[in-house]
Amino acid sequence: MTEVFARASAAHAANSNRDALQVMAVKKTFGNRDNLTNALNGVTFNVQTGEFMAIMGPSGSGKTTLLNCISTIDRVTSGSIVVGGRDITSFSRGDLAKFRREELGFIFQDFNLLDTLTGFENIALALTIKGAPGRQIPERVRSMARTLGVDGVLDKYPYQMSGGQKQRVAAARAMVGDPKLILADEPTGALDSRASAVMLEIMELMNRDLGATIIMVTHDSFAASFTDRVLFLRDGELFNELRRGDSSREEFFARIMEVTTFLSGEVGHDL
Ligand SMILES: Nc1ncnc2c1ncn2[C@@H]1O[C@H](COP(=O)(O)OP(=O)(O)OP(=O)(O)O)[C@@H](O)[C@H]1O
Repeated sequence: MTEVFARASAAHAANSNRDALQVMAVKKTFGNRDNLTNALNGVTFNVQTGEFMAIMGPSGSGKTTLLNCISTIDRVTSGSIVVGGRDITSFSRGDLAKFRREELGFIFQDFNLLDTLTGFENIALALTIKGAPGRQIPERVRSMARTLGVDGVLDKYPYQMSGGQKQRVAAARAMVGDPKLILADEPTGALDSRASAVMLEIMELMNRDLGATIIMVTHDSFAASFTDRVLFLRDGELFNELRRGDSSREEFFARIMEVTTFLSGEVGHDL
């Protein structure tokens, strides 16, 4: 990306107030002088409130690093990341913990439900950690469970649930605190094709019906075709961006495949 384009994007990013997220000129370097890796090399983009976005790119292109910088697990080397109008790169340690607790939701590959807690308790935990008033918790948990169709398994433990029910309980846990941003790292990576389709339908529902803003890192063009927009990273830089627009999911899938096939050809293996 040229510097002029980067500056123009950064200016646009700074001006838009419908954005859930603004990533501006972010660089992330690992290692020391003798052994430097530029994992992110000046990445700029915005995500609008209510958008469902995928990040793709070859292995080592910086996808997880980008997600980790947004979730504040990693500190950026330079640049800024604005969530809900506040630059999270300048937060103190205490602010960061509060930010992660209150404004982010996470969807993990293996759901990360706690085996010793019931469905109800797993979902409620997200609200307890956030410090929600105790008397509100049961109704909020039940309401989110109804929306995701798992109100029938609230008394069950994870081992008593089907894979799809576990996915839905995990989605309810991510959504119940009403986060500004949901981050998902390879949410379908460990799933067979049927379970992947269920997971993607749940994420579509979270986005379309509940208004969640979702950023998903994926290697899977099929998964990416459920989103509104795909950003492609290569060597820590934005390489391409595809918007779904009015095209069908199938058409969008075909366009995504063109880019991933090109990138796979460059790196000599599948993304
Ligand atoms: N903690 C670290 N220390 C040193 N280098 C790191 C560290 N984390 C990531 N890197 C390097 O940064 C680059 C980007 O890594 P990252 O994990 O973000 O890639 P990715 O696109 O998510 O890859 P994959 O698709 O294989 O998960 C890689 O070259 C990686 O080796």
